[in-house]
Amino acid sequence: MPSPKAKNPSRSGGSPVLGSSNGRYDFRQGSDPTTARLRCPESPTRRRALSSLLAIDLWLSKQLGVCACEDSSWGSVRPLMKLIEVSGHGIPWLAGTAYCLYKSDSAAGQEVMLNLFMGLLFDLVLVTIVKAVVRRRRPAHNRMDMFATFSVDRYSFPSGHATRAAMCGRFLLAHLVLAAPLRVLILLWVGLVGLSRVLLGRHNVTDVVFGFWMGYCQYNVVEMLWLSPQTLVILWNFF
Ligand SMILES: CC(C)=CCC/C(C)=C/COP(=O)(O)O
Repeated sequence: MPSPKAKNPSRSGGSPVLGSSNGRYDFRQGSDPTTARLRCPESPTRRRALSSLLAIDLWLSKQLGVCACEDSSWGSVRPLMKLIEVSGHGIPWLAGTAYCLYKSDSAAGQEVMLNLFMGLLFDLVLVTIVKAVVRRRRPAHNRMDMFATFSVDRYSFPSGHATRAAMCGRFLLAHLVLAAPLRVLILLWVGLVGLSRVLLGRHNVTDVVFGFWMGYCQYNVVEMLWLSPQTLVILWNFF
């Protein structure tokens, strides 16, 4: 059983996922720093179950990382995945929402855009905090060539793209009057953003799944703390 303190064999040229040097996947605990930190010493059964789940997560994520670089098995799809990555990036969403807020000539439109903008800021702050606390490394096969990242974006859990896509997807479906095909397109975009994170090798599957759940819950908070026009006037006068 490899000691959790031993250098992670996967970093020393062993199997890119779980450390065995002969390419077989070693599903024993301790192969991933997250496993070592999340270990529950008082419950060997829970510890084994958690380690197995994390080991399967690492293995599945490695299998799905088919666009991690140009010479990967699906390397030709990488440019499309990178385009989807940009569509879920924080900067285009913040800039686009700010532009719509500025151009909006109705109080209702300004109210919706301002609440979306505040939701995007809330998402950024929350993801930054969780990443800084969990400090899970990105998959070993990830090639970190994302544009405009924060220092915490070297960490993998949760996927900021997944939280943003889930939150914005819910927001658009709830606040925009859209024909059914457009609603389906939004749901498709949310799924593709999450899938692209794993295909590009940016994240493990659990990073994205938790990110979707977190973004879904973030929207509930946006609704609970919805800024009404009256609140906006008070805030505007205050500032
Ligand atoms: C610089 C701004 C405004 C946002 C950072 C967007 C970003 C790079 C998030 C990381 O997303 P993943 O955690 O899915 O890789």
